[in-house]
Amino acid sequence: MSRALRLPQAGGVPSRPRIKERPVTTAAAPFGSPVAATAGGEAGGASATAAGARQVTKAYGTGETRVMALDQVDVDIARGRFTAIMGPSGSGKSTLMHCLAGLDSVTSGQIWIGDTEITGLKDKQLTRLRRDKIGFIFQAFNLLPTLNALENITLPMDIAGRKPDQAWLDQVVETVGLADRLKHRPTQLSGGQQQRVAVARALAAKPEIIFGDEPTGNLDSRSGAEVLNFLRRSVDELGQTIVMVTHDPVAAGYADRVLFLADGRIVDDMSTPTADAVLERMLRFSGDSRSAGLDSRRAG
Ligand SMILES: Nc1ncnc2c1ncn2[C@@H]1O[C@H](COP(=O)(O)OP(=O)(O)OP(=O)(O)O)[C@@H](O)[C@H]1O
Repeated sequence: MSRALRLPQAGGVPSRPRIKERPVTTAAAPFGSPVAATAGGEAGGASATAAGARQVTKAYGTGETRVMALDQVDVDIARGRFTAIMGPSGSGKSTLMHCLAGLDSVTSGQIWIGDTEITGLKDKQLTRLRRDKIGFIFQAFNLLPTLNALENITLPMDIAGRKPDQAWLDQVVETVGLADRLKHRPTQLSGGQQQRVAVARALAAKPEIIFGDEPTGNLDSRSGAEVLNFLRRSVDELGQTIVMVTHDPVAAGYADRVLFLADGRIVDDMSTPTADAVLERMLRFSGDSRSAGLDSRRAG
């Protein structure tokens, strides 16, 4: 995983399409009950919060080697929005994402996906919830080389024995610009196209939320921009909720909101970020740690 802080490149910052305002509740609500407000127009009265953490602590190790990877984190992830998580290496970004996605357990506190508290679920229930409600996009595209693009996109639903919603699938394929590449195998696609297949695979099952772990980390800046544009469109046009861990201020500039972590805590929260504003904030972390005589970038 690249640790480098990437600088915005000339012309690399998108002119972001203006986001349709959705009446969402972003204030932290007491999570004993998930946020009761509903997003306007959402069918079925889905809560405005797609995921949330309350007083979440995650410790690794014991005694002198104990590390507090997350230290009493409270956060709500608004539905239908694109949230980026940033912070120095070792600040807890991946741990927060893994705990929110139910890939890792918490030491204390509560995690919610939609209206379901996942802390305390049994393994089997958690596996089912991850399968049904969560999409993942990783730095490595994780496509099966023997399957074509369409088969890769529908694979998770095939495994779950679910029939894809054809109209939705067509819309997703159209949104990520893959309509003329569906019969291609991964080796016949560029890195950017492969990651778009992975994005379509995550979107196809209509998950409650998609988590991306440096989804553009392996791509050149042009392919990265392509993928980020598709993530942006999936939020604006398909109403998807996305949480993305990134080291890249340009990538974070595509989000609606950036959460900054340091030493396992959320230390800043930026709305409608620009790459320059994110970069400036990230550089302050280096300044902070230098002036404190510490290196907050622990070896990862
Ligand atoms: N399995 C583990 N065992 C012990 N310590 C761990 C483990 N996973 C993470 N940590 C520690 O928890 C802290 C947070 O790690 P995490 O990977 O969440 O940070 P990060 O911000 O994602 O880092 P990076 O940007 O380098 O990927 C670090 O100090 C790390 O060394």
